[in-house]
Amino acid sequence: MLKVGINGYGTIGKRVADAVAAQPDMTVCGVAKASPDFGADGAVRRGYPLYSARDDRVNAFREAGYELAGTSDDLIAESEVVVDAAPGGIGAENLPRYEAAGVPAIVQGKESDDLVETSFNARANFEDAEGADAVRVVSCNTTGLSRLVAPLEENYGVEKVRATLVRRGGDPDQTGRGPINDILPDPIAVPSHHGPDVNTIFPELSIDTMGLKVPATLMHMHSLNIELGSDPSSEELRELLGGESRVFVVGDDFSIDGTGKLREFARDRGRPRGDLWENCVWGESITVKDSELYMFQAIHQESDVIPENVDAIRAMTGLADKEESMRITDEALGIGLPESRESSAVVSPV
Ligand SMILES: NC(=O)C1=CN([C@@H]2O[C@H](COP(=O)(O)OP(=O)(O)OC[C@H]3O[C@@H](n4cnc5c(N)ncnc54)[C@H](O)[C@@H]3O)[C@@H](O)[C@H]2O)C=CC1
Ligand SMILES: O=C(OP(=O)(O)O)[C@H](O)COP(=O)(O)O
Repeated sequence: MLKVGINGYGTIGKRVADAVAAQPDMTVCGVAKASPDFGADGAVRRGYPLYSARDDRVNAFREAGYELAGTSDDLIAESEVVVDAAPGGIGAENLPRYEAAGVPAIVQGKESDDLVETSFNARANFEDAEGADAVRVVSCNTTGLSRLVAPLEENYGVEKVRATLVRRGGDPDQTGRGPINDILPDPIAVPSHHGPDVNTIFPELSIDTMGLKVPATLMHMHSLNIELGSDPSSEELRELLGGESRVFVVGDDFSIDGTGKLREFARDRGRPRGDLWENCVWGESITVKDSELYMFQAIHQESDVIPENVDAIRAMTGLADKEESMRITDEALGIGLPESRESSAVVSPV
């Protein structure tokens, strides 16, 4: 069992820890947090050894009654791979520490691509991370876009992507974020950082993105126009995307009209924290006219990068190749949602 340490146990870190714990070939050897808040309580309840992310916070944990396994230096020494899910910018500060300890490390979307050997999306470029010591899992929005571009590029070629990203203002627990009553072009400058970020995965792709922020916390929403290299039918496109394990084509018969119902659907399915690891594409929106694809997809920012972190661990350590890794990850987490009620498996009531 590969020993994985999680440095930074917030929105992303706690989900990565649970996903690693669910895999048959890896185990969580500890998690590091900066504050002794409810998240620390959750880690202890799940049985993860708890470390203080910062030396100057050790007393704060002790005073709050937590028994620490050590500081993040101890966690790094204990780990065969570290997933760094600290706030943006801190991963960059931590990378030299992982390198000095000789421990391969994964950082998250806010860190710069220049700091790592490769940016990563399992569907698109798993092989680039094989044997690497420092890898960056791209942000939630970039993950969602990369998962779409990969099959389109393979099957039809992509001439140009134009994406408008309606971004959630903050995660549900980020009480200080906004806007509260506004719609912000964010960033105002065009293109937004998302297009160049997708180019860290697809260097040759022609893509322009525009971003907005809205008073919502549940998910992001993408409005997409993609010029293809050939002219498939809308039905063919729908079938292609339906065949992707990390794309959920939302069928018409579910009557899901927005992100609120999507998250409720996930909770009804018994998904942990109501997570949706898949891109959620409205089947009815998939429209091809004169080689141009139009569609809407929602992205659950808190969870779509989680399976990607698990696959990055396998790529870096050689635990499995792409197909095998994605299959194991999907199976362990229960990824893959049927498009329609007819194809849903019959399950006993929870
Ligand atoms: N929340 C989101 O929607 C997404 C976030 N990301 C990326 O994931 C990374 C982490 O983001 P979140 O999980 O949202 O942040 P968060 O603020 O929810 O969690 C950060 C965690 O790091 C801990 N921490 C603080 N200082 C630390 C230090 N010096 N060393 C280690 N840990 C420290 C905090 O105690 C907290 O547990 C960022 O790069 C972000 O861009 C990527 C995709 C989506
Ligand atoms: O990386 C993200 O979004 P982004 O791709 O829109 O920058 C995550 O949703 C977190 O970003 P944020 O917390 O700065 O909004």
